[in-house]
Amino acid sequence: MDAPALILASASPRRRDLLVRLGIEPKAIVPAEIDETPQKDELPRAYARRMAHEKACAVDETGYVLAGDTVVAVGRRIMPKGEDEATARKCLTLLSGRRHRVLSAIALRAPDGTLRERLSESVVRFKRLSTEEIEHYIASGEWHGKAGGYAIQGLAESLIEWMQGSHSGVVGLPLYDTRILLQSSGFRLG
Ligand SMILES: Cc1cn([C@H]2C[C@H](O)[C@@H](COP(=O)(O)OP(=O)(O)OP(=O)(O)O)O2)c(=O)[nH]c1=O
Repeated sequence: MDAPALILASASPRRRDLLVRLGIEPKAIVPAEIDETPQKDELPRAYARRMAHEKACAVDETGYVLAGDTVVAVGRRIMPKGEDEATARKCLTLLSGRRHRVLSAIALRAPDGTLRERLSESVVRFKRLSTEEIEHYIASGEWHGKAGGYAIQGLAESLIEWMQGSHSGVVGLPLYDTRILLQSSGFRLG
């Protein structure tokens, strides 16, 4: 019997690469087009879950549809994505020398329409960053499109003193949770 098809509802090449580490090559990559504006007073966990859920539902495909959403949070505050240098600089200035949370929600829609979700939560602490370190990081461009204006999988890891949780979750697809989600939805892993 053929393995069931898995559609990855994400434009993130990191999510695809992480999925491949589970031995799964998505049959198709179909990024979900949704409004990613947080609601008024929406808390980071609720926001990440809602985004993953909406992305999984927005894709009009049959088979298993997997979506994810990664949010960097300082307390109750949702940090923006690194859209431009000024935003990334603001994020790094705020994250400097303090702990923050990285929430990675995943949602899986099974062929029968059942939707299951999981949330991975990690804590990351940057060293106290000097202006030079921030500017050097900004010049790398690695912050572009990344939640909280940094990417742990690149240069930023050398500025991170400590982390607790799921490294793959911070990068965008928590592998432990993804495996559990796929198994509990009846997806046959190799
Ligand atoms: C914190 C952090 C985030 N990120 C990335 C993961 C996500 O791709 C991105 C957060 O934005 P997301 O909205 O989660 O994902 P996306 O817009 O890249 O893709 P899609 O919505 O189509 O699935 O930030 C890293 O790559 N490294 C990190 O260390």
